[in-house]
Formats: sequence, C-alpha cells, structure tokens
Amino acid sequence: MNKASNAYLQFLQGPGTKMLFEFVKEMPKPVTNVVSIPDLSSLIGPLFFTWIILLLFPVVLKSLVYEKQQKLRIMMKMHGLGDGPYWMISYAYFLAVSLIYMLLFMAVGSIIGLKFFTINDYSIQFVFYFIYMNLQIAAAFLVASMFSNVKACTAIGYILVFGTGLLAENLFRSFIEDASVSRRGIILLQLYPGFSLYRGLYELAQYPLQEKRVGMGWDDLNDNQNGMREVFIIMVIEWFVVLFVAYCIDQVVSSGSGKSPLFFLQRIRKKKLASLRRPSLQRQGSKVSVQMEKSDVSHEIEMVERLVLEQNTSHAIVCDNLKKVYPGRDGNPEKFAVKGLSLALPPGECFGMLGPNGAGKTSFISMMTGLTKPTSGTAYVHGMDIRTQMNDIYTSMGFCPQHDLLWETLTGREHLLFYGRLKNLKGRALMQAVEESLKSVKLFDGGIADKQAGKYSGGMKRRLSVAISLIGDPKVVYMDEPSTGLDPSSRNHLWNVIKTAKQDRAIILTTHSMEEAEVLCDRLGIFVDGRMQCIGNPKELKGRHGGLYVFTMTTSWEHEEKVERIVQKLSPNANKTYRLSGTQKFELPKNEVRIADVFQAVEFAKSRFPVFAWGVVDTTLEDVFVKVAAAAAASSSYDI
Ligand SMILES: Nc1ncnc2c1ncn2[C@@H]1O[C@H](COP(=O)(O)OP(=O)(O)OP(=O)(O)O)[C@@H](O)[C@H]1O
Repeated sequence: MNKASNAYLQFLQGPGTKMLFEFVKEMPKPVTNVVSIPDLSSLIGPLFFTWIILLLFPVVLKSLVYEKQQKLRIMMKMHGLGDGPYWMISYAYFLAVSLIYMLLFMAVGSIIGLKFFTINDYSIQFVFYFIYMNLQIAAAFLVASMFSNVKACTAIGYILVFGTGLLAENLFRSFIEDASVSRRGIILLQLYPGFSLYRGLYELAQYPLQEKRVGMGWDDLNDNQNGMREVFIIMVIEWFVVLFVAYCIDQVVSSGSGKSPLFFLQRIRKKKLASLRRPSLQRQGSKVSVQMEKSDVSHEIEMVERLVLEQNTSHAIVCDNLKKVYPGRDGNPEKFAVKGLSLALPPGECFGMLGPNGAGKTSFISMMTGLTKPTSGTAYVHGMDIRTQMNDIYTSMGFCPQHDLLWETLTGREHLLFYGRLKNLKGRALMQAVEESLKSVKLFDGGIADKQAGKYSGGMKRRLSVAISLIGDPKVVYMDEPSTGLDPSSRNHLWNVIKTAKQDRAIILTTHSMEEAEVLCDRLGIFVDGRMQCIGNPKELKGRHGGLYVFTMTTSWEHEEKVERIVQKLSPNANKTYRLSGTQKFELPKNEVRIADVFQAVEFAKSRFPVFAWGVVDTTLEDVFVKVAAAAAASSSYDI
C-alpha cells in the first residue's frame, strides 16, 4: 500500500467523516410532491366504451333486416309464428346476447383493474347498461322497420356507431363541460340514445378522476352536477316509446299485410264484427257476371255461391270472387292481376294452377298465404276468413314459396326442427317427424341433413322447402312451382312425396310443367290474364278443349303428297302442322275419324310405298294449354 492510500484511510476513520454522517442524518428530507396520475380508462373511456357498446347496434339491426330481406319473417309467420311471439322471442334473444356482452365487458374491465369499473358502484353500472341495452334493441327494431336491404342497413349502422362516438366526444362533451350551455339543451341532445349513453359513461368516468377516488354510488344521483339521473329517466321513457312506435311501424309497413296505421283500433272493431258474423262463411263483394264465364268455370262459381250461402265449412278452401289490383306506379296504370277467382277445394284434393307468365298465379297464392290483401272478395280456409283470421289459418297451413326462403347458416335438420316446433310438435314426435321428413325428400343420408342450407345445391334447397311446407301435418298446403330446378330423378321422388301428402290435405300448386300437373293434380285450372279459363280434371280438359288426334307419318320425300291425299280422304278437315324431309304431322278432328280408320289408312299406305314410321296420339295437356291461352289472349278485354 502506498502513502496516499494510507492517508485516505486515516481520513475516513477520523472525526471529519463522523461529522459528515451526523450532518447528513440531521438534514431535512426533500418534500416528495405526490403527483396524482389520472386514471387512463376514465380519461378515454367515454369515447371507447361508447364505441364498444354501440357496436352491438349494427349486429342486431343486420340480423333483423336479414330476416326481412330473405322473407324469413314472412315464412315464420306463415308457419304459425305470430307477430307478438316473434317480437318477444327476438327481443329476448337480443337482450340475452347484449347482457352477456355487457357482463363480459364489465368483468374484463374489473379483472384488469380499470378504476372506471372497480370504483363505481356495480349495481349502478349494471342498471345503466341494462336500460341502455333495452333502448338500443328497441331502436334497432325501429330502424329495421324502415330497411329491407342488409347491406344498406349495415353500412348505416356502422356510420352511426362511429359518427356518434366522434360527435359525442368532440361536440357533446364540450357542451356538458360548458357551464353556459343550458341544461335543457343538454337534455334535448340526450334524447338521441347515443348521446345519453355517452353522458352516462362520462359521469361514471368523472369519479375515478377525482382526487378522493370514491366511485359513484346511488346517493350521488341526487347530486345536481351528476347527469346520471336524467340519463336514467330519459332512457327508460325512450325505451318504451321507441318500442311501441317500432311495433306500430312494423305492423303497418313491413309485415306485408298492408295494415292501416290505426290497426290496434281496428282489432277491437274486428272482434265486434267477428262476433256478429259467425259462422264465418259469408258472401262478400259484388256478384260477378256469370254469363261471360265458360260452363265449367260458372259451375264452380255456382258451387262457391252455394257453399257461401249455406255457410258450409266442409270444403278446405273456398275462394269467393277474389280480386287483386296493384296500384299504378311511376305513371303506369293499375294492374288487374286477379280479376275474380272462385274456387272450392275439398280436403284431399290437389288442385293445379296452370298459366302463362304473369297470369296472376303468384298473386293468388300471395293472397291465400297472407302476403298481400285481396282488393275485393275473400277466401275461407276451413271456414276462416283470409282477411281477418290469417293468424288462425297459419297454424294449419304449409307453404312452399317460388323462391327458397332459408337461413343460409341453419342446417336442413335445424330448419325442420324450427318449423316443426312452430307447428306445435314437441319431444319425440318432433324428432320423428323431422327424421321422416328428411328421409322423404332424400336429405337424410350422408350427413346432408346436418350441412348448412347455404351449402345445399338448388335442388336440395327446393326439396327442403317442400319438406318445410309439409311438416306438422298442415291441412292446407300451397306450393308455388315446387319442382322447379330439380333433376328428373329428384322430381319423380318429390312427386311421390306430394302424392302421399295430398291424401289427407288440400293442396294448391302452381306449375309450368304439364307432366307435373297430370301426375299430381286431381283437378286443373288454366289461369290466363287474371281469370280462370277452364277447370276440370286433366282427362276432361283434354276431351273438352282438345278434340283432336295428332297423326305423324315418315316416308321418303317423294311420297309426301301421297300421304297427304290419304290423310285428306281419311279426314277432310285435317290440318297439316309440320313437314320436314318426309316427316309430316296432321291434326285430325276427333268427330271425323275413328282410330280403327287410321290403322286401315296406314295399312293402305304401307301397301303402296315404304312407311318408315307412323304414330297417332291423343291431344296432350300442352296442346290444351296453348289453345286455351291463345283463345283467352285473343279475347282478353274482360271487365273487372
Ligand atoms: N307488387 C306488384 N305490383 C305491381 N304489379 C305486380 C306486382 N306483383 C305482380 N304484378 C303484376 O301482376 C301480374 C301477375 O303477376 P304474378 O306474379 O301473379 O304472375 P304469375 O302467374 O305468378 O307469373 P309467373 O308464372 O311468371 O310466376 C303481372 O303482370 C305482374 O307484373
């Protein structure tokens, strides 16, 4: 060790060091200035939490509008789900989802220790979120009643969410904090639910920011500076008002039933009227001018009149001079889609409605299924009037719409379970009915039943729609072009399903397939330009409106004239309809020829020149259809 080190050690052990320690000990401690760090969650909470909570709004809105856009709402209604239960079920579902979302929101906030959640009284927070969620759902119902397009409503929903948050933070907050802004003005702004939500969150955020760090309790609601009490009152009143208005608008606008805005007053009136006119079959509207109708059609009208007069409810369906006129739009005149239809259908009958495009078939089915109201006239289903008792009719009605109305995300089995439940099937009976139904339309094997309907082919969707229309043993079923888009094998299978189903129920089906009409229908009606042109079973119609044999013969081209001469000798009024390189087709009036004469003529021809092929067929339904449609189109200026 060197000299310098020794000197340093002596200094440390000496009295100087002791004095230094004493001095430090006596020195006053520096004042630790306690800077209160503001709670971050409370600073930014009102804006972010507003966004988080509002995010549920477009979700609920989208779901409601989706059901409307896809006409699933109407489908559910047609299978017996009334407006009241639909609203209650949907409301309860959205409320449950919203409450779970809010409880998770509060739980996560509390677990990570955000003062915003931990300091304020939990019961106040819960009541606040509960009331707001109810108001938000009611508002979603209200907005949904004005939209029918999911994309548009989703876009508007998200714009509302983000716009509301930004406006609240940058504008509404400055009003709250500005003492010169009147309280009334603030209350007025809070009538907009997004601002009342922001105000509530803003108030909850104020307490953790105060230095004493005591959260909001129920007593604080009496504090004049605290806006939470106003928020509670506004939200509760608004919740009920918005819900009521939404229900009224929904009844008038979106149910498709064309109700009057004063429908709730009409309901009381209807009850009074109904009690005066039981049993319900009563003559409605003016008597149609029968003399213009064909005999089969006028016979049907007479039958309907008798049934209505006798108040006879033995028939499953009685249409009494049903008319539908669509109002003119964009300068177009009004459209007379159904110009007076009378029809009586006993149980167990399958009635086929044939007609060219635009004849009015879908309009007729729409009236029968409650999609639109008749302009005049009415129909009775097991004695129940379609104008006033549609909800009762729905409980025993099945419907297969022209376009499949299915939930993309539900499986085939889930669809049938849902609609089966609506038809009051429960437990084992429901399971059995669903399984049988899936098997009957060939959707059971290979796990197809548990695939989402969105992944089904067109034919599978069609078969599911038919299965839905038949589940729960409905007494009356409407099928709008049930086999459209099916391959021949699936179509034949579906026909068997319908044939079995028609045994104990009345079915009305529309179709463009003559083959389908002949296979399935006990009676047919050809409907052209809003009027029934003829009614009868397929054989009768062919006999009545056909009256022709179609004779075809194929020879070499140089013998064509000889064939023509033989045919003219056989039937002087024969009409040649086709000729191409030796093949000729003739229509022979039935009153001029017998089948035996045709055979003789063919034998004669064969003895004179080579005959490659020949054939004679009775008139097909297609021939009848074309003939009737053409005749009706030629004289289509009937009065309504
Ligand atoms: N909502 C409506 N508003 C105005 N006109 C309508 C409306 N719905 C249908 N129409 C018109 O009423 C007529 C009958 O239409 P409808 O759809 O009932 O015929 P359709 O026989 O079912 O035809 P398709 O066989 O093509 O389905 C058509 O001229 C149609 O343009």
